[in-house]
Amino acid sequence: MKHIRCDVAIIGAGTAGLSAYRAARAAGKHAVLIEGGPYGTTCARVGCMPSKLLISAAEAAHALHTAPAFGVHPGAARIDGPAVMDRVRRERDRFAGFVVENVEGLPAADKLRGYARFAAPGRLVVDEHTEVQAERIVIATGSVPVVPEEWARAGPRVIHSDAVFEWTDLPKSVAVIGTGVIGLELGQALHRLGVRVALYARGNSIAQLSDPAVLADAAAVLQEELDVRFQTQVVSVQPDGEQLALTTRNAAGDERQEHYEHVLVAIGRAPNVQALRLDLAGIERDRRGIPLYDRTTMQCGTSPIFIAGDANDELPLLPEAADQGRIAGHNAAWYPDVQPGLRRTPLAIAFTEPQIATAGAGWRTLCQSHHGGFAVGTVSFANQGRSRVMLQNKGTLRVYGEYGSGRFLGAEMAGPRAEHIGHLLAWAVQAGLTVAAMLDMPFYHPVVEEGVRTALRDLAEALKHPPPEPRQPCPDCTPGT
Ligand SMILES: Cc1cc2nc3c(=O)[nH]c(=O)nc-3n(C[C@H](O)[C@H](O)[C@H](O)COP(=O)(O)OP(=O)(O)OC[C@H]3O[C@@H](n4cnc5c(N)ncnc54)[C@H](O)[C@@H]3O)c2cc1C
Ligand SMILES: NC(=O)c1ccc[n+]([C@@H]2O[C@H](COP(=O)([O-])OP(=O)(O)OC[C@H]3O[C@@H](n4cnc5c(N)ncnc54)[C@H](O)[C@@H]3O)[C@@H](O)[C@H]2O)c1
Repeated sequence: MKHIRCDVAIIGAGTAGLSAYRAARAAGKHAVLIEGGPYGTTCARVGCMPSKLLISAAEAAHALHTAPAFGVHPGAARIDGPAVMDRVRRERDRFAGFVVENVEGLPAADKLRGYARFAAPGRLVVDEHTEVQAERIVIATGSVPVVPEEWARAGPRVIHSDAVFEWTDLPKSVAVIGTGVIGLELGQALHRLGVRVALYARGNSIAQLSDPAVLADAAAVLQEELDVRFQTQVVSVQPDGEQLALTTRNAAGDERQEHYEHVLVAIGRAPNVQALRLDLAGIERDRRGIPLYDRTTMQCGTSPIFIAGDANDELPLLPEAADQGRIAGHNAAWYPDVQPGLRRTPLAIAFTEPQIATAGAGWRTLCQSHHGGFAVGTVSFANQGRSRVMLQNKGTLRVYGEYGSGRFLGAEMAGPRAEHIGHLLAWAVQAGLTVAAMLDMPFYHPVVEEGVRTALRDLAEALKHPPPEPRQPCPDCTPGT
């Protein structure tokens, strides 16, 4: 066994790990980046980038489908599956290639290949070939898709999102289990590319939404286009020749068996901490085995161990991994002088159509923090001018404000241009703007943002009428999982 020493050992060379490495190096420390899997990051290899490439192909196909409504008749569309998947993989490889190049450019002494686990506090063993003695450690091991064992037993046609980006052609049919972000983004894209798709939700949830009004509208809009089966449980997945037989049970108790080429399991991702032997790390963990940590410093207790990115399961998103990694790496370098880093206003976007965005505090969070003491403004995009012009007049935006202070708290939205409106609203929250100050801002014409103004005006009106004390408890804010 080889023995090495370093100031900061970073487990995982994904977005969070690379960010931590750069921060530790910038502080003048000797940092070692340990990676067991392929370089390139989850985001570039099998996450954000290939999924958006697939969605862009689907948007091109969908534009042809909607063109006749504008009086434009493009003729019969032909989707060339191998060409679609070739572009997805080619562009994906290009994005991931830049990251790999970057890692390859790092000094050899700063990189270690293999899977790390704790042997003792401050001591890691990497694939049984190297022991690393590190004064400080950053855990940045990402997350892994959850695939129940009883479904996986049906064989290789039961897949998770990684497999989609290795396809060389589009399949004929896919059952998508889960209506979270991955299920909806990939399910809708595949449907638009001509694949027979059905989505199965055990409850009524849609991506990251929690506001019942936005959820209900988003569900209705998505169901106009997609075969979404809410409140439907998977009973079994069985191999059947070249297909899979999927048996499901709906809320009425009716069982149904259907056949698909693949079952795409998209029921969430779990923090990748199980094989780390954290029981030997000398830190406190929650009942799922995830280290307890401070979200402003990323420090686990008072130890010299820090955790960043999907591994801590706080907000498993790329910008969060980058920010958390930077804070963790910086604080690991300066330990024990650990300082709070910049944690930005939460922002999450699902690249579905309608797009889904949540900014600042969402409905569920406010139900807990404000106990019915927040005002709501609403706009439906059904009659919003610019949205109608573009034939994208679907969805709802709900904005939240605080009685008394008039402070803008957050928003949930499913509707046109949500990726941009989400940013606008998250920036307003982070800037601490009041609803009145937001209404003083410029609004052009005709733009989707005029819909935001309508919602803000509605919110400003609601803020004038605080409910009498004591306030009513919040209505049910957990409309199903
Ligand atoms: C299909 C999909 C689409 C997504 N789309 C978006 C999007 O549009 N926008 C967005 O913001 N986010 C998106 N995400 C989420 C985003 O990709 C993740 O939040 C982000 O990549 C997490 O980065 P990370 O550094 O925490 O983990 P990773 O990039 O996964 O890095 C963890 C690394 O640790 C390594 N590792 C694990 N265990 C060990 C060990 N014991 N020893 C050594 N190395 C180890 C792994 O091999 C891996 O390389 C998407 C995710 C998926 C799956
Ligand atoms: N655009 C983006 O930012 C983007 C895109 C893709 C993924 N991501 C990240 O990846 C993470 C994982 O995505 P995901 O969609 O896998 O997870 P998710 O947590 O978003 O959704 C999982 C869904 O599966 C359902 N579910 C859970 N267990 C189930 C079961 N046994 N049977 C049926 N349904 C079940 C849940 O109710 C939920 O609707 C997301 O939380 C997100 O942070 C982000």
